[in-house]
Amino acid sequence: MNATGESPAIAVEGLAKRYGDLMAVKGIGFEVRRGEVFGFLGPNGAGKTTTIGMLCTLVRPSGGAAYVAGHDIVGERDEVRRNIGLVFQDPTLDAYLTAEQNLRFHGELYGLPREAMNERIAQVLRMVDLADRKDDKVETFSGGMKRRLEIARGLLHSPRVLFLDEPTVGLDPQTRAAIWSYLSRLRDTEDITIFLTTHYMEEAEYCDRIAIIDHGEIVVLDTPGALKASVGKDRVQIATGDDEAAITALRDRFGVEAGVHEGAVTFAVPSGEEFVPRLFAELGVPIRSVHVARPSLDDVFMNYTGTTIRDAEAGSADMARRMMRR
Ligand SMILES: Nc1ncnc2c1ncn2[C@@H]1O[C@H](COP(=O)(O)OP(=O)(O)OP(=O)(O)O)[C@@H](O)[C@H]1O
Repeated sequence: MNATGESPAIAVEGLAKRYGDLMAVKGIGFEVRRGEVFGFLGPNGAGKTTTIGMLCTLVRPSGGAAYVAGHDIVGERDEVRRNIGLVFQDPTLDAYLTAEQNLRFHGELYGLPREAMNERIAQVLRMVDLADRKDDKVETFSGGMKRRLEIARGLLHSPRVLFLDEPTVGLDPQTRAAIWSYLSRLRDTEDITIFLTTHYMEEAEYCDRIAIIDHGEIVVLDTPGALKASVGKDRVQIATGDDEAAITALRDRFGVEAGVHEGAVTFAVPSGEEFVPRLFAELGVPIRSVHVARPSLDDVFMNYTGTTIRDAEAGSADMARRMMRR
């Protein structure tokens, strides 16, 4: 129970997973409230899929405990499974069946009453705008349509918690936006909690709260707004005639450490708007353009992990390549 007297949709305490010598998840703890859209944000290999696998009862924890919809993920696996819907990275639809047949098959597995089945199938197909394609075989669907059908299937048995592992990975930006509009709509129409993983910063913005996970640990957890505010600094980028001279002048005259990122001299200051007029007056190096930005989730990630999510992913890809060569 929490302060509002409601038990959380997900409660996690010291949850850990070891694979041989590797601690993939290092004793994490958090709570997800009922009705929340909660995101796990982190680079490839951070431990997101392993965590979601444990919460869904597919991966056995090495330590700690977790409760989903009030049920123990180790001691009450069947109860947990009845109360959750899954949308995973690897598609598991039957391509040679129609959209409706796929849903019906799933509904039967979950023991949905026959009388309720037709109405619920129609309802979930409407939710993801696939009602008019219900009699088409899945093999004729685009990647985005398949993902939408998987979401519909995950919702069919009215789960209390819907788990989505990277729900928009591999989709084009327009389709990704459409998936997010369906997920946002769900929040209004169903009594459901959504737990998802992503490595897209811009998608984390849609979540009520996010946990940033890196190397198997939760680095920080809060609303996207509070996380951005916690960085407390604006990012200023200037294009100059002489970057080296500008960096030296910033250090000597303003005590600000700058570097060149994305082709511009870049630094962080508490209030960009107040700083820019002083910059023009006192830098002593010609400035061609100035760009001031409020902190983004990229800055949050950088602030708490010391790296950008892209660099972290490039690093893990390098590591994977090195492992392959051995
Ligand atoms: N079955 C397994 N056996 C051994 N190691 C594993 C296994 N599953 C995951 N790992 C390792 O655990 C770590 C965390 O992996 P996980 O898949 O949870 O990360 P992730 O954040 O979900 O990344 P991705 O987005 O790439 O799936 C990685 O180092 C991975 O190689």
